[in-house]
Amino acid sequence: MSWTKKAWEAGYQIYEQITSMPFNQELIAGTLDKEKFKFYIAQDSLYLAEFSRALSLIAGRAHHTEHVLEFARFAEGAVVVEHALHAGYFQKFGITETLPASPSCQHYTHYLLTKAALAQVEVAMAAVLPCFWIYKEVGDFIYQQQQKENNPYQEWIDTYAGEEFAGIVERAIKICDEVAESCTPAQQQTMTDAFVMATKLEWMFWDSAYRQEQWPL
Ligand SMILES: Cc1ncc(C[n+]2csc(CCO)c2C)c(N)n1
Repeated sequence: MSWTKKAWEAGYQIYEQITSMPFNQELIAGTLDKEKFKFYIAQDSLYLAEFSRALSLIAGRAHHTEHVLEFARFAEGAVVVEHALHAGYFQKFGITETLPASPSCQHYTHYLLTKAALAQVEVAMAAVLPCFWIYKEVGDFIYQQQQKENNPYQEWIDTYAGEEFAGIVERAIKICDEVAESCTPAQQQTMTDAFVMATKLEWMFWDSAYRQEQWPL
């Protein structure tokens, strides 16, 4: 069995829990509170800026030229998405102030940056994979279930269910399988642990947006 298949199985229960979260169920129905969506978009913008740095670090540490290029392209893609958020949703929903990163947002980005800088590069690649793969699967799930008429979140839903994004995700999956082949079973297990942890942090990111999570102090 390929490493990515094993990793997906290891994270599958968390994926299922993500699809049933109130944030995603209300996004599907088009009933999600606008303030919660605004909080999510503002935090995602902060997330993407750091995510792009993590991808750039991995690009610099990758062993194969093609992987260096691919991760550099992924990093560029994350910046492009972040700019699109600013040009589109920030305007549309009237988001003007820059909020501090929420505890969950900060924890997630710091987790990825730490792995990107310090972990074995194959483990760092495994840690960023859920950002691609979970989003694709959740995006497809939401797209299939959505209430299409007058859903204010239609545009956002279309982005992650689109074919362009599917191609990027396939490439990220392929790279992880390629690098996993040169790893020992113990290293592959560390990759799986990083994948599952990042999947949990995806859950926490959505949960924190729904709660509009604040710092206690
Ligand atoms: C919390 C959070 N996790 C994943 C994504 C998805 N995503 C956005 S840009 C990009 C890579 C483009 O090259 C990916 C996978 C997100 N937006 N927010």
